[in-house]
Amino acid sequence: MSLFDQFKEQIKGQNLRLVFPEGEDSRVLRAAVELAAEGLVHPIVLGDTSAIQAVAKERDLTLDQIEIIDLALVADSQKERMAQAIVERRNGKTDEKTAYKWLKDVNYFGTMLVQLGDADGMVSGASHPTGDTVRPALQLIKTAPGSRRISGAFIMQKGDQRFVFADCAINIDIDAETMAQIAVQSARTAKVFGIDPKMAMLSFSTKGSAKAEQVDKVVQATKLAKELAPELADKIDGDLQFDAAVVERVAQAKAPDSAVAGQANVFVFPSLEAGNIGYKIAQRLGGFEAIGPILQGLAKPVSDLSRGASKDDVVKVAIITAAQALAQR
Ligand SMILES: CC(C)(COP(=O)(O)OP(=O)(O)OC[C@H]1O[C@@H](n2cnc3c(N)ncnc32)[C@H](O)[C@@H]1OP(=O)(O)O)[C@@H](O)C(=O)NCCC(=O)NCCS
Ligand SMILES: CC(=O)OP(=O)(O)O
Repeated sequence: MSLFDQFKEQIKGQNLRLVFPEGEDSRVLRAAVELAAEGLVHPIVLGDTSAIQAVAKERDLTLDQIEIIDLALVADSQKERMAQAIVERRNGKTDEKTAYKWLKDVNYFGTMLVQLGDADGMVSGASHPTGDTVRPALQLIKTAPGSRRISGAFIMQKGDQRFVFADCAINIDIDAETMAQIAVQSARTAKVFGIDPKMAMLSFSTKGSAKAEQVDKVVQATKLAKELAPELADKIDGDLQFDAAVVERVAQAKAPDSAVAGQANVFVFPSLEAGNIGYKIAQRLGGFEAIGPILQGLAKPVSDLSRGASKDDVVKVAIITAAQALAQR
């Protein structure tokens, strides 16, 4: 059974409520309708009833299988409850006026449904850039205990090859400590996807072949990651170049003593430039399917889509988000 079939089996019939803030986007609507028709999740779509009705009709779906919230029609009492909750959660950083303004934005509204427990998770970002999608979650849901920063990983797969790439989505300029945390978060993600993690801390240098402060950062991050997760210590290595990380012959030449080089399956990038460009090269030129970004380290599941996502990508990310929500129940 494929990994996705296993996730589907786990979430089916669990009535997991996922909010889809982008009800104006046809890919999102078709995905929400498909997920409801297959009984995988109970979608809460923010948008206009007639558009959703039209798509639901194509699948002979009645609207009690999909909840629709038209922001223009939300009762004042509900808005007040949500605005108060925002002010409380922000603890002096956001006033009531701003809270009401935020609630007009579908991503803030959807995030608050999750924060208040009215939804189990959120999937957005098909038509919003990452910053606008995840900022409400950073401000309102915040990080899970033990995580100082969130990060975004992709599962990259082609045939029976499956890798984790991170951080490809969130932290623009990372220090050694953040890179170490991303490695540990990514190891957890790898295990969820059936990968026994071997983590390469990537650089343009292998084992000190180049001297630069960017290399020192990766060496330090490798040391910190081993300290953060001693049980993974012999499965993390860096600084490694990508070829040394994946190609056995190159590993023999560049890092013959490494237990990870040549066999790495989790790639931790030293900056968002490298991570985001790297995953898109593997996807668009390498023919890998890119599943994600899967947000790591948030207290409740919120997933950001790439704006290049197809309807099927939305379905897959929703299935992962529902599985994360189920694991937290
Ligand atoms: C994620 C991102 C939007 C946050 O930026 P921002 O909103 O300017 O962040 P700010 O520094 O103003 O912080 C806003 C809040 O989020 C928190 N935050 C920011 N980055 C965080 C992170 N990685 N983990 C946890 N919390 C974070 C801050 O602590 C702050 O919380 P506070 O308001 O309670 O004090 C920004 O880092 C970004 O744009 N990243 C790149 C996204 C992108 O384009 N990726 C490529 C496509 S996927
Ligand atoms: C993850 C990512 O790169 O998202 P987008 O393509 O929407 O910028």
